[in-house]
Amino acid sequence: MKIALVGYGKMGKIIDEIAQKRGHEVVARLKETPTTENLNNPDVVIEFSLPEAAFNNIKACLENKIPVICGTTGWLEQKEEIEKLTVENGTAFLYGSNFSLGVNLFFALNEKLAALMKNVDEYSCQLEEIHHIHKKDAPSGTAISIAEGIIKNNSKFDAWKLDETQNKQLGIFAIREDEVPGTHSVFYRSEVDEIEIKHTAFNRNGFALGAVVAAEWIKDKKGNFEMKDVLGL
Ligand SMILES: NC(=O)C1=CN([C@@H]2O[C@H](COP(=O)(O)OP(=O)(O)OC[C@H]3O[C@@H](n4cnc5c(N)ncnc54)[C@H](OP(=O)(O)O)[C@@H]3O)[C@@H](O)[C@H]2O)C=CC1
Ligand SMILES: O=C(O)C1=N[C@H](C(=O)O)C[C@H](O)C1
Repeated sequence: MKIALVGYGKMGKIIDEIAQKRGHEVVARLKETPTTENLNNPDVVIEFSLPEAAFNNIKACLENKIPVICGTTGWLEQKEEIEKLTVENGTAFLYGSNFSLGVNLFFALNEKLAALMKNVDEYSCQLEEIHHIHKKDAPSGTAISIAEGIIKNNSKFDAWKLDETQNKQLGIFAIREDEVPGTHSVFYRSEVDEIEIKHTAFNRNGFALGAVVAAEWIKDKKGNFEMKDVLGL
């Protein structure tokens, strides 16, 4: 199929390589707002740009009735507006904070553990994410998804807070270090022990492969979706 890449940085370049290896034609590699012309008539757009650029990028694609796979994080306050645009334009949209199979399995494990812990008062809970020094947003979109999974399944928590744990607010501690691709941990600590669940990305290949698989899946769909719809989780 024909894929247009919107955002051509660390992720865009790896997605380009994997998409071509899977037999797709990459028809655009954009570092600017997409238009009818520069998109070059793709079947699907894969968008990995910047928090401040994502909304306009996605909006332009949806208004051209082109399905979008979005991996850009740090823009979610505008997501509802995008989901309305998807329906108005009769096309498809899928946002994933993290497209790797491993993290999506981690999301499911995290929710089950959160539900188990809701009746156990001996343990406190906090999250930690570690990323490379170039990352523009904090906390990571993945960490926000993990926190939302805990809040949904454990009524001890009703919100998350960056770098601080307070009452019913779950603390997400963000660390920026070297070229770390992405490490996420959930800690449950008591006075006598600690339970940790952890996902460590060794490189960006898992993210990129997941995004291309999602693009293959969404091609003839209509509506708003999540990566768990693609993976059947
Ligand atoms: N969902 C997931 O699985 C993953 C999500 N991410 C997220 O993806 C995003 C991108 O990450 P990464 O590739 O590392 O970031 P980079 O900074 O490496 O790449 C961003 C790219 O966007 C380009 N850009 C800048 N402005 C615009 C614009 N207005 N329209 C289109 N493109 C533009 C940049 O161009 P220029 O170089 O000229 O600035 C650059 O090519 C981040 O939000 C990150 O959190 C990352 C990994 C996995
Ligand atoms: O910026 C990154 O690199 C990553 N960002 C995503 C996020 O914000 O969760 C996904 C992954 O952790 C890598």
